Amino acid sequence: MGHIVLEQVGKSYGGADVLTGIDFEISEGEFVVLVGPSGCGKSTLLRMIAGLEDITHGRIIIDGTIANRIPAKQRGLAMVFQSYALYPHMNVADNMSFALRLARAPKDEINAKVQNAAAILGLTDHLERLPRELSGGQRQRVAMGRAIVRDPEAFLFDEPLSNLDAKLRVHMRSEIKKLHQRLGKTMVYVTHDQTEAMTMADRIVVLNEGGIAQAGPPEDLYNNPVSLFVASFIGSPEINLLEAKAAGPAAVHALAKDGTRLALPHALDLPEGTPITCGIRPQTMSLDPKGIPAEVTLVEPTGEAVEASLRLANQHVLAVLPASARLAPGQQVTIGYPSERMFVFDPVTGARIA
Ligand SMILES: Nc1ncnc2c1ncn2[C@@H]1O[C@H](COP(=O)(O)OP(=O)(O)OP(=O)(O)O)[C@@H](O)[C@H]1O
Repeated sequence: MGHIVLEQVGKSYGGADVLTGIDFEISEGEFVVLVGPSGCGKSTLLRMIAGLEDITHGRIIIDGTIANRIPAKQRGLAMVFQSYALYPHMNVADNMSFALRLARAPKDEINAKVQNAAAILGLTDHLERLPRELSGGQRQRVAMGRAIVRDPEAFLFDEPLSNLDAKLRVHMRSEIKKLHQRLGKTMVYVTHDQTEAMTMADRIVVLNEGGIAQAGPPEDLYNNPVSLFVASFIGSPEINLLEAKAAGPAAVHALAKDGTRLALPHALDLPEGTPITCGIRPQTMSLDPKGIPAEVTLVEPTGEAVEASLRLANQHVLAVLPASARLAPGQQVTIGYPSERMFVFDPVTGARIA
């Protein structure tokens, strides 16, 4: 259970469309991450699944039942919020058991479920503490514990890690992933952080301007983006975009603004001179004696690698290169990339040119 289908789902506020025509199916046990820029409608979509927001158009079907009119409490889903939403005057055990007590579940059952969730989350020694006596990460765990004890068909997470510092965020990311592996339950997770999406998701749904820009496994979105938007949104550091022009239908190269030849993955069926945008990921660039001349402008070591800012074809690009290269600003280098890893886009529509 935990099979969720969205059919032509839309949402308007006072006549303004926030989401339109969302078609998507979430399989039982899948970890789906909804990602996109601020205001694209991620939280709204999650809240519609949860039943906390009316659905203006379309249908949401949960485990074979149309859920549009089913109240949140009866959907068998548990939501974990960014704010944790813990009761400040209740200790950890009472916070976790609140929904079960409200539903008048037997005491023994409640105790067993709280103990089980506390053991999973490493909270066994903190059950008597109040939320203010916990760290941010522990509070986040209590919020997850409260969801676990309800034994939901699916977990819905709304930016659950945003209030934590960077190190703890990375730690909790793997905790949530482990929780998913352990429970095997459907999880739908909202974030604006593409790294969170890449590391946690079975499947990522990239939302933009009220619609699905692309949906698929993380590696598909990274290696095969359908648009400039997705290519730029997924991947860190961000993909390099070089302005260029097509060199005619037979050419397997394009010409950058300054005339530099850029090897293409394939010939383009475009008239000579048609403007294109070439996308090259920083990680695919390398030092190559036969490559394109470039000048190093800035070197930022990250440990094993350096992020080198370069002036290449009279444009700014970033390359992730081995730290052993010992680069310095002002140095002249030559940069190569595997042509099959370059993406070509229409600069006007942003669509990928196949
Ligand atoms: N109750 C409301 N009334 C009117 N407009 C709303 C309401 N709630 C959300 N919106 C609008 O809907 C759009 C989507 O909001 P939503 O919170 O879903 O975005 P989001 O992608 O989760 O953004 P963020 O990452 O900033 O949280 C925004 O433009 C927002 O202003």
